[in-house]
Amino acid sequence: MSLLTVSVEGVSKHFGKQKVLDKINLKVYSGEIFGLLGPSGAGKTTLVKIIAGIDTASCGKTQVLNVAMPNLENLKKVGYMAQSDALYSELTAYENLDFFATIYGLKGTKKKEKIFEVMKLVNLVKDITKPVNQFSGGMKRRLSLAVSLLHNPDVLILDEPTVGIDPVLRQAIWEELRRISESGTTIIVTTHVMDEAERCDRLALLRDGTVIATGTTSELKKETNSETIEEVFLVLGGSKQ
Ligand SMILES: Nc1ncnc2c1ncn2[C@@H]1O[C@H](COP(=O)(O)OP(=O)(O)OP(=O)(O)O)[C@@H](O)[C@H]1O
Repeated sequence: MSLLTVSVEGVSKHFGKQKVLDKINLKVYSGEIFGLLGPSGAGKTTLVKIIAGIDTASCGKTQVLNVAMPNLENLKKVGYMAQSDALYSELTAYENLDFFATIYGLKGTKKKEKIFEVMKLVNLVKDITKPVNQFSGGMKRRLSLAVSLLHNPDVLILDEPTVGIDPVLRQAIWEELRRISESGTTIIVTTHVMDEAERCDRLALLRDGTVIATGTTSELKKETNSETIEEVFLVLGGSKQ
């Protein structure tokens, strides 16, 4: 039996009068790739920010690795890739990675090796000395992904990691995510792309701040007598993507 890595219990979030998340319950186990699938505005980003400990819920309980979030110590164990790239555009890719690696406590040869390892993964080694302001949107996404992988986090949270990335590289990144999860890292990924949802071990379908279903893709298809995840969404009353 896998260990419970992330537990979300009765989490709600309000922005002023708007209720963005409404009593969310989720459990994610170690080594899973867990997908949060939902249309734009469903609350995916808000939820992953709360799980990552960079935002707080209005009520409810969120635990990561048995510790209530937000928690400073846990930030070292959690990798988070935001939807908008948090990069220093005037610095080169290498300088960006060097900066974040230093924050994570990497030093010397180990740091250098790790930087090249993650850059290889996202296929950016030849661009390593380019300033980020000369990068395309897809290249920035890949560099952000590389940053989130620098410190071998126990839990990796990725908010729409493959937006703007071409299909060949998208495939390579998903293969890499699978390899990372097989090494024991728990991955939570938000997406509104159906074929990406199919690659997750389990999914939660979000609509208007509520979880409308949770399960493996085959469970969800079986329960709703559907052929595809898109159909599952339609049967359950989610809006078409
Ligand atoms: N800081 C904020 N202040 C006010 N409203 C916000 C804030 N952040 C998010 N919202 C609102 O919360 C709702 C959910 O947003 P969220 O970004 O979590 O959705 P999402 O499912 O990630 O959408 P997308 O796929 O477009 O990124 C939206 O209506 C959004 O306008």
